[in-house]
Amino acid sequence: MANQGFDLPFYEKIWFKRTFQRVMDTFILVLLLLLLSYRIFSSNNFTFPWFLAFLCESWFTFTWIVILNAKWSPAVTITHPDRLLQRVPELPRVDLFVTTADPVLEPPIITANTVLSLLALDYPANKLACYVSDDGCSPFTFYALVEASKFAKLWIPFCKKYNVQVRAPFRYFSNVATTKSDDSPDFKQEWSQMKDMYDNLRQNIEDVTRKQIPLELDGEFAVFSNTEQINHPSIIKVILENKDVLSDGLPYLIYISREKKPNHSHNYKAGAMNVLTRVSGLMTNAPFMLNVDCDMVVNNPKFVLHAMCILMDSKSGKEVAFVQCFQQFYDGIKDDPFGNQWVAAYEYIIRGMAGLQGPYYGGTNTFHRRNAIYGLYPHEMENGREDEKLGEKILIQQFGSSKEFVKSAAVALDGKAYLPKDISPSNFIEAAIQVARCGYECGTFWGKKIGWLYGSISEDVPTGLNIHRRGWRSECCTPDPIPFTGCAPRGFISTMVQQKRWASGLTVVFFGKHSPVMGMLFGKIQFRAGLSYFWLTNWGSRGPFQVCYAALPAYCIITNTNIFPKGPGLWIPIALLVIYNLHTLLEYLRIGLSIRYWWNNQRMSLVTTTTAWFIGFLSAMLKLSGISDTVFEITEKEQSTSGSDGNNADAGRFTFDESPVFVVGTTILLVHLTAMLIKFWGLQPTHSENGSGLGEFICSTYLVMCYWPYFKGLFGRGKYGIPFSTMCKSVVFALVFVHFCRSNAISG
Ligand SMILES: O=c1ccn([C@@H]2O[C@H](COP(=O)(O)OP(=O)(O)O[C@H]3O[C@H](CO)[C@@H](O)[C@H](O)[C@H]3O)[C@@H](O)[C@H]2O)c(=O)[nH]1
Ligand SMILES: [Mn+2]
Repeated sequence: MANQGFDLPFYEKIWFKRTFQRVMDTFILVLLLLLLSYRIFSSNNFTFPWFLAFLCESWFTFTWIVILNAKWSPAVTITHPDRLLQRVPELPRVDLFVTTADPVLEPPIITANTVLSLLALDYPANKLACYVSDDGCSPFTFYALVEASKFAKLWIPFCKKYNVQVRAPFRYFSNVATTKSDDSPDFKQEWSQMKDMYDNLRQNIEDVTRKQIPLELDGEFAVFSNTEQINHPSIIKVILENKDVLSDGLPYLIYISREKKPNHSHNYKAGAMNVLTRVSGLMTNAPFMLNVDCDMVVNNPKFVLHAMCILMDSKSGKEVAFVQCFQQFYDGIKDDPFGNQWVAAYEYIIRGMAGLQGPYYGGTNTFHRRNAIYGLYPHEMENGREDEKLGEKILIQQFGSSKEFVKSAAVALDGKAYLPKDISPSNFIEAAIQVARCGYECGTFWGKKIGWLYGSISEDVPTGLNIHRRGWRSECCTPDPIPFTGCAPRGFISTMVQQKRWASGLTVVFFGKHSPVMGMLFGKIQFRAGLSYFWLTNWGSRGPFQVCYAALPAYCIITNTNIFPKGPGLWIPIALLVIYNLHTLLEYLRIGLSIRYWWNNQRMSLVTTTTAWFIGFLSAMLKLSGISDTVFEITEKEQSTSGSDGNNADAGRFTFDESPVFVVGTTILLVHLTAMLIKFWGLQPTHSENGSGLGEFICSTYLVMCYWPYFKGLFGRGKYGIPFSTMCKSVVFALVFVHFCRSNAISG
C-alpha cells in the first residue's frame, strides 16, 4: 500500500465534455455561415453598406470560431497537497511580489491588508519573502507596511491558532463581525483584542494618509524627504527579517521603490515587476515567484501548496511555466451591472484554454517559475542550459552588469537553490539599489526577451505569450475555496478606464511580434491554443467592427435602404439573435447566475466594445503609428467599508465624465434615436422597394435598449448625467453622420 502511493502524481488534469454547449455553439456557427453565404449569393444587393455588413459579419464569424474553439475541450486540475507533503522533504522557497503605484487610487490600507494576508500563509515562514514595489514612492505606503508588520506579529499567530480562512483583517472582520455565543472564551477575548488592534492600525494609517496626523520624515522615513513620484533614487528597506530561520516565525518583508527620473521611461508595471525579480533574485532567489496586485487578498491560506503540486510534479509539472489562479472579486455589486466580474468568462473560456496549452497570464494571482521568466526553454530543464558554456560574459550582456545578480541568475537557471543560511537580505541592499536603478536595463535583454515585456500597457499578455512561445504550458489552480479575491472596479468610469487600457494594450500585442499568430508560426504555440488566445488579443479590434455594425442600421433607416434580407432570408439573422441570446442565457443560468446578471453582461459587452474598446483601439493605432504614446491609467480601488454596505443604493448606478469613451457612446445613442424619429415622422426618402425593414428596426431597438443607461444619462444630474461638453460633441458628430446619410440618400 505504502509503495502504491509513491508514484501517484501530485495533480491530475481531467478533461470534460459539454455536449449541449458544443451543439449549440456549432449551430450558431452554421447560422453565421448561412448569413454570409446569403450575402454572397444575393448579388442583386451589392451596395456599399451590404459589403460593409458582410465584412463585419465575417469578423464576427471569425470571433465565434475563436470562442467555439476556446470552449470546446475544457479541463480542471485536481491537486493533492497531501501527496506533496508526504514525498517532498523540503518545500521550495517562494518569493511573493506585490505592486502598488499610487497612494491615492490605491489606499495604503488596502496594500497593507494584501501584505498581511500573504505573510500569514500556511507555508513555512522561512521559505517566504514578500517584496512590495511602490511606484508611488509614498512614505504613507511605507508607514502602512511598517505598522502592519508590527500588527502581523500578533495577527499571524492568531490566524494560525484558530485556523482563520481569510487572513486579510478587513475582510475577516467584515465577514466575522461578532463572535458567536458558542465560541470559546479564549477566542472571544483574543478576537476582540485583535479587532481593537486592527481598528487602531486602520485608524492610524488613515489619519496619516489623510494628513490628519503629520508624518515626520526623519529616522527610517528620512529617505522620503525631497522625493517626487517621478524623480527619486532607489529606496530599499528590509522591514521584517527572519534571522533565526524559523518555520513558524515571520516571513521577510521588503519595501522597494525603484529609481525614477523624469526623462526615463519606467515601463509601468512591467518595469516594476522586473525590478522585483532582480532584487528578490539577489536577496532570496526563490525558484518560484507569486505576483499579485495590491488589492488581491488571500482567500485560501493553503493555496501555495496546491500551486506547488502542479509546479513540483515530477512528470507533467516540468513543462508548466506558470500557474494562474482565477480572479474573483469580493463585495461585487449585485448582478454585475458593469460587466467586470468575469464569472462566465472564467468558467467557459479560461477553463477551455486550460484544456489546451493553458490559460493566458492574467497579470495577477500567478505563480511563475523563475527560470522561465529568465528565458529558459522547457527542454533545458532536463538537459541544462544551452548557452551555459558561454559563461558569465553572455549573462552580463543579457542580465546587466551586476556581478552579484548574474551569479544569482546562473544559480536560478541551473535549477539550484540558495541554502537558508546564505540568505540575509540586509547584506544585499547596496547591490539591490544598483539593480533598481533606471539605467540598469540599458542594452540588456530585460523587457525584450527576459522578464516582463515592455511596449504594451497590458504587459501580462505578451509576457505570457512569450513564455508559451517557447513551448511552456500553463495551468489553472482552482482549489476550494478559491485562492484570492480582489476588488473589481466599483464604478462605470473606472470600468471604462480599465477596459480602454486593456483594449489598447491588447491591440498593440495583436499587431506586434508577440501576437499569437507569430507564436504559432515561429514558436511553439499550438494551433488551437494560439487560436484561443485571439479571444483576448482581439478585444480592441472588435471595436471598429462593432461600431461600424452599429452605425449600419441607423444609416439604413435614415436613407431607407437595407442591409438585412427581406422575406424568408430575414429568418437567418432573427434566428441568430434569438438563439445566441437563449444559449448564452442558459450558460449563465447553469452556473447559478441570474437573468438580470446575464442581461447586464450582455448589454455591457455591447456598450464596452463599441466605446471603451473602440477608443482603446484608436489609441493603439496612434501608438503604433508613432504619433502618441499610451499611458497606464491605474484603476481606482475602494475599500467598501463593510460587507453589504458596498451594495448601497448608489452602487451600480452609471456615472459619466468627459472621457472620449462617453462621446462615442452618446453619439451612437443619439444617432439611433434620430433614426427612430425620422422613421416615425415619416421623413425617410421614399423608394418603391428595398427600403429599410424589420431587420434594421430590431437592430436599432436592441441598441437603444443596450444604451438605456446612457439614455438616462442624457437627463441625469451631476455625475449621473452626461456632461454638457460631451453632449455637444456628440450632437455635432451625430449631425455630421445624419447629414452624411441624407446627402448619400439624395445622390443615390
Ligand atoms: O506604473 C505602474 C502602474 C501600475 N502598477 C500596478 O499594477 C497593478 C495593476 O494595476 P490596476 O490599475 O489595478 O489594473 P487592473 O486593470 O485592475 O489590472 C489588470 O490588468 C493589468 C494590465 O492592464 C494587469 O497588470 C493586472 O495584473 C490585472 O489585474 C496594480 O497593483 C498597480 O499598483 C505599477 O506597479 N506601476
Ligand atoms: Mn486591479
